[in-house]
Amino acid sequence: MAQLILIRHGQSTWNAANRFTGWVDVPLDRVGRREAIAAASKLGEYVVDVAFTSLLVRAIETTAICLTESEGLCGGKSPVFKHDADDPQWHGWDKYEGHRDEEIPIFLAQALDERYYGDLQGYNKAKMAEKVGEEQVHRWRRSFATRPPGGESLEDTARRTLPFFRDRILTHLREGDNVLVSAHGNSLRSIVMELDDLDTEQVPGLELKTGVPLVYEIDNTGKVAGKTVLN
Ligand SMILES: O=C(O)[C@@H](CO)OP(=O)(O)O
Repeated sequence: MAQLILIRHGQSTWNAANRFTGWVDVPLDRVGRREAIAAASKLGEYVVDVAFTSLLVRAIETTAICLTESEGLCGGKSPVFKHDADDPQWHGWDKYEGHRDEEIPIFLAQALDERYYGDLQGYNKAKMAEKVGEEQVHRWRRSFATRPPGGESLEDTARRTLPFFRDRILTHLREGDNVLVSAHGNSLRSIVMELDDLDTEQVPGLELKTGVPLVYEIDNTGKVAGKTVLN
């Protein structure tokens, strides 16, 4: 049995300002950093072998805080962000002294980025609701198939998150590796929808809190055998 820890990043500056965020790359605020530190302490009894994060800084910060503030999460190993050495920007970065089996690799994946909010990005959610109505804003935010103007529906987001989840993350879990995944409200909702076997009627009711880890027990066939929410 392997453990899959999913964590939505801590509160960002735009969560606090109630603005549609999507791909806008805002950092955690002070509350968010505290939430990530609290999550790290709740994860003290867990040990991971590998981690995945989106490319957005709020998820990267949350990953770094969890892996460095938790007593045991790295099991004494050193967390290292694994940039793509084939990318000219990063060419040669991976030549350094030290044993790779003494590291927790952290893979950065665009597939885990937040759902793209298109033309809504930057707008205040409450002001938008005054303009177009609560129901419309709720449909844009929580329905499975409705696209916000110029953006991705949850269904579109799932088309990139789920293949990545099945190919890259589940493969580790089937082999018995414990995995940490730090990502976003909606990119994680698409993954939780699959893990919890939710249908399109149920998914609008699924809310993930910032900085609250979900721990899944995954068997060697890739099936979910248990779930704990570390509130
Ligand atoms: O603004 C966003 O990108 C997301 C996550 O914070 O918000 P919502 O809860 O509206 O999907």
